[in-house]
Amino acid sequence: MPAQIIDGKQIAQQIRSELAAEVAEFIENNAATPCLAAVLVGEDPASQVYVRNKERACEAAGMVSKLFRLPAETTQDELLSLIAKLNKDAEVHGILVQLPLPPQIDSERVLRAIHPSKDVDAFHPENVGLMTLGKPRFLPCTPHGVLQLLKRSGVETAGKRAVVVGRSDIVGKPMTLLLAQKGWDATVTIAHSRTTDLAAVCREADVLVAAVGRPEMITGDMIKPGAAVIDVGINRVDNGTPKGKLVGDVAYDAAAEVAGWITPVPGGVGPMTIAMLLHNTLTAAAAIER
Ligand SMILES: Nc1nc(=O)c2c([nH]1)NC[C@@H]1CN(c3ccc(C(=O)N[C@@H](CCC(=O)O)C(=O)O)cc3)C=[N+]21
Repeated sequence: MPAQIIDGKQIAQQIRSELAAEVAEFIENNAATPCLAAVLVGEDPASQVYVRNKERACEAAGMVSKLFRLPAETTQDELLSLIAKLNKDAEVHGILVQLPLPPQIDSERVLRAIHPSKDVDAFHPENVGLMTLGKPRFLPCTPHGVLQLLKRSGVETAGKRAVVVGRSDIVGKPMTLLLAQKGWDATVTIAHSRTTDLAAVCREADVLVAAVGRPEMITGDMIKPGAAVIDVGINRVDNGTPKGKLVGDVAYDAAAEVAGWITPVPGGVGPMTIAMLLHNTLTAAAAIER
């Protein structure tokens, strides 16, 4: 039996409509509208698309979105002073600085400058720490999106083996911790580029999360029959067309013949990341306006 396709676009839409109702209620009960400030430095085409999608999603949910576009030559001090201004701005509830930043800017320094109560990406060390302790203020958007995909598709994680491939600060590390936490209760392995016999490790997974950024590196033979396969990768590969083609970290067609559930790329985890960003913006607004 072929895998059940987990439709991230549809699940994200469902979450966004739930959020829109909560936003409307928030606006009725408070003299404020949830507001996200997005900061984009430079002209990277993919970043422009993502930021525009975030803005549109905000507005569709009834929130305010403010975009700050800075030139690629922006200095670190200029960016830090914009962040200081947004930290103080009572109308702004969430701040997102789109990554990657140009090379003259120290990203770590910038992410630490965002006030933790407005850090809707949950990248600030204080928010990473709170999440690690199981007392999150915000959950990081992509791992949270993955958990929602699993839950809303009826994939059981409790007592199951999960393997996360990739150890990034943004996806792999938090994903591993969250899957192991109370409520999700998986037994989790974190695999990476130095893992010996990655295929054998992956084949143990009832839930396999691929977050490495290598096109189609997870092949069909690496998947346990019936597993839930969540593909976080978004890789643009050359297919002869000017725009190229988006593929995940999973070789989709072969994986779909073995897996029990699978997320497509596009239309899987990507749209969920944006939905969870809106969720965090509403949470930030509720905490600040209270
Ligand atoms: N501070 C910060 N926070 C982020 O959350 C952040 C970031 N920087 N920098 C870049 C990455 C990437 N990211 C995506 C969000 C949505 C889609 C998405 O909606 N993708 C669509 C397709 C989009 C397309 O066609 O290119 C999909 O998968 O269906 C993709 C990627 C957020 N990021």
